[in-house]
Amino acid sequence: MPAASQDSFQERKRRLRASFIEQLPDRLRQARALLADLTSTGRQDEPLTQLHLIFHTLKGSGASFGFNAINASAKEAEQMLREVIDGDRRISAPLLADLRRHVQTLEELELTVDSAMGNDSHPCFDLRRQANADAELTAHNRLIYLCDDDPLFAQDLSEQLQCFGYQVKPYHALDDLRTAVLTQRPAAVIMDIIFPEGRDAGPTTIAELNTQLDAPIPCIFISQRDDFQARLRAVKANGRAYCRKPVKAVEMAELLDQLTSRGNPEQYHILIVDDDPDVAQFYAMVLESSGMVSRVVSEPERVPTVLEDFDADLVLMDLYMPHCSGPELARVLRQIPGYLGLPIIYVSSETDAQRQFKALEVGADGFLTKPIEPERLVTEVHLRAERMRTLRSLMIRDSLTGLFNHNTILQLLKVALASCQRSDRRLCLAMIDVDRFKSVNDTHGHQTGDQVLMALGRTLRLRLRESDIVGRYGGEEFAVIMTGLDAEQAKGIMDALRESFAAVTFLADGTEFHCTFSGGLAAFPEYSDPSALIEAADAALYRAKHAGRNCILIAHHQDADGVSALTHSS
Ligand SMILES: Nc1nc2c(ncn2[C@@H]2O[C@H](COP(=O)(O)OP(=O)(O)OP(=O)(O)O)[C@@H](O)[C@H]2O)c(=O)[nH]1
Repeated sequence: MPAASQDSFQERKRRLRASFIEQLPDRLRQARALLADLTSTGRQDEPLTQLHLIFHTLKGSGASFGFNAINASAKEAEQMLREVIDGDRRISAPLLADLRRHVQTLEELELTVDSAMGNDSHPCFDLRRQANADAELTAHNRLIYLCDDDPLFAQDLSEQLQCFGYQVKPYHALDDLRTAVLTQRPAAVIMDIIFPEGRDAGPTTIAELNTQLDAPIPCIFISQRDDFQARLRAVKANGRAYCRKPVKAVEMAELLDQLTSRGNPEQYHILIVDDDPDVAQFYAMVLESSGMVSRVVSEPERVPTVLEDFDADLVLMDLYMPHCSGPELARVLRQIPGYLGLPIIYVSSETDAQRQFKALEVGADGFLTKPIEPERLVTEVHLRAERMRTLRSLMIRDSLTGLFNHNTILQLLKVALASCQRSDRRLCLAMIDVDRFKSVNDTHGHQTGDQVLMALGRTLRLRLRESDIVGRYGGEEFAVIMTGLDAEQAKGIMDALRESFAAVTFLADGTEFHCTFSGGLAAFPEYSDPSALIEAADAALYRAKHAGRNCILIAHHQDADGVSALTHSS
């Protein structure tokens, strides 16, 4: 962790601990008042529940902020109250005396907590550092070395990868590669497995090289071999991917994109629900210091509204909260269709397995028991959020291109349009379609056709802004949603993309060919609902095809007659 952020982490943590200490007298006063209300006769549900909540919070926060004596005393008192609440809810005179003793102990501890301020032993850490290591090394460097003992293959694949923006240097001798890596470190190496030096010479060379480098070199292995031993050798040499030959340039480019990713690793969004704002802020701080984005909510009733804006990968939830418990909130969320699969993890000092199990029954996904070390919190949250992203991605993305699928793009169009209507912003929808794609399939085969679609998907994804939404609408048709631009500006962007795509040289069976696409654009506010936008963009695309293809046309209401005339004359 850089010194500056480490300082601010410690500083923020110090402030949260201070806030906990500041609130301690108030909490204990409340506990005293509740104890005074309690008598040893009759059932007293409300004060019992409130008192239990206070001890429970003191137990959890005490542990989180490293005040072990507070945690221990509150824990005992909480346990006593738990037994009463689970039993006949009548409190005996000796028990009442015990609870008073605990409050007194806590009051005495309150006077000493200041000196405990320095006893925080939670380690500082930064998981981002590892995740960013390769990205940092490669941020300005798209140089790739490709090593294969077949010089023609190496030359050919290198040239194809140039089309995807990589500077690829081919090598066919292991010694030459070794010297090159030690002289100038590339962003990644693509390495064959079998060489004249041996059946595993590729991974052996990379493993040796890694021992001489500060950080292992990101490596993709390629081979005709598909046996377990070859794959194992590749993994042991820190291989990040393994591709069977024949290698497709587009797929290799995708892997290189992932390996040499220039952007930040995707940040997970975590919603923290805890009625104790200090504890919630503490978790937020821990998660943020490891590169996640968090949002804190103290009132459970606000959670559904906050989730509408904050696209959470996971909800971290307190178990005991006044008015609405964690399990009740989990149940509410599970009854909202969009949140059926949203991971919910409780964080609580509840250690009773039976009660944990009951809380999980309502559809939550896990339980983290307080006190939780920051490093463990980050690891647990990271793992679950990552899994959620993977599952969600399978549901919403097209498997060939990795772009949003048809249903998702329709959904996203609705959401983007509603947001632009609210904020009075412009929106453009472009429908684009590969020209004469049938003949690509007929001439070069379906697999080559797939490569063209993948290449177009990749061009759209990498060349458009992060805020633009790109999807595969179906077959060889793609949809792009751009906000904050008028139709002319969007046409300028799509035209530039169209020209770069036309310049890509595809190779199939030794034959080179090029592809183009046509596009239709429709803009909000001229078209003001999703189906009108789609229909108009589609009609403009149709006109573009009839106008000779390889062009982008903008839809206007006055064109409607022209479009229908074309439709009828075709
Ligand atoms: N390889 C491949 N082909 C696909 C896929 N989806 C649709 N196609 C093919 O795309 C072709 C589309 O052909 P047409 O609709 O006749 O249009 P076109 O040949 O592109 O001609 P224009 O659109 O008029 O320029 C059909 O042959 C489909 O089989 C896919 O996922 N992969």
